[in-house]
Amino acid sequence: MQFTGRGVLVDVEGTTSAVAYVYDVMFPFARRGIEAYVTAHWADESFAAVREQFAADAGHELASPAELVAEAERLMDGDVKATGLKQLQGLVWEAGFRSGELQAHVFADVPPALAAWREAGVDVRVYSSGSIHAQRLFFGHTEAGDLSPSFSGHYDTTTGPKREAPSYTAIAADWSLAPSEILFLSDVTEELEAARAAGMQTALVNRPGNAEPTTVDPPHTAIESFAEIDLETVGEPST
Ligand SMILES: CSCCC(=O)C(=O)COP(=O)(O)O
Ligand SMILES: [Mg+2]
Repeated sequence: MQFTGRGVLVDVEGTTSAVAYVYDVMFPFARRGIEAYVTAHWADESFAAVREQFAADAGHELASPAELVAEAERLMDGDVKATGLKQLQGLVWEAGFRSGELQAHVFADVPPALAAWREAGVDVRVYSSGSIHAQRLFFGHTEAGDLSPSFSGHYDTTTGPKREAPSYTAIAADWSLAPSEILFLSDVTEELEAARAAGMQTALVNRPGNAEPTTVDPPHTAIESFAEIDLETVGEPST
């Protein structure tokens, strides 16, 4: 599959990494640790931002640790990718990644592709519902080692929802690239549609264990491995 561009934007769950790792390992780890974390850190100055984000997401104040934990559990039950929940999950995962209990899964083709793209001068960034803090921990502690130097930028839902085109416009603007110079890789058709509406190139990543993608016309180019991507870089940044 040949693409011409200067940047590659990657989704995480179902794209660089198995859905099962996120759902069967990371989410249960967060669920087990959230109550203790919130209770221990409720009064910390640094936790105020998470409390504010939960309140903004819920549309009302969560006045006690128990209320916030109940809201987090409600969001986790529905797999709601709310910004506050994602920030809290990242904080809980931190201890697991630092102790070695969590080691992020990445598909075998990912590390060599990242290295090859960087070698070719391609700028690679991440856009995930997982918080930027969680993304850094995740790629800093993978089964293939520390992949964090492969990425020169991270975006999460503080930039905008992944299924809305203005999020991709904002990412391209922050990146100082034209959207057409960016290839977005994801397992979720709705995310690819939003990126395509913003002018990005797209490819649908079909990994083992992914849900059946929604069909659209015209379909997105589909790949099973990053090794299928032949990326040609041209010219100087356009913006
Ligand atoms: C960055 S690791 C945590 C991933 C996560 O919490 C999640 O919800 C996955 O969402 P994605 O946008 O990467 O599909
Ligand atoms: Mg995904």
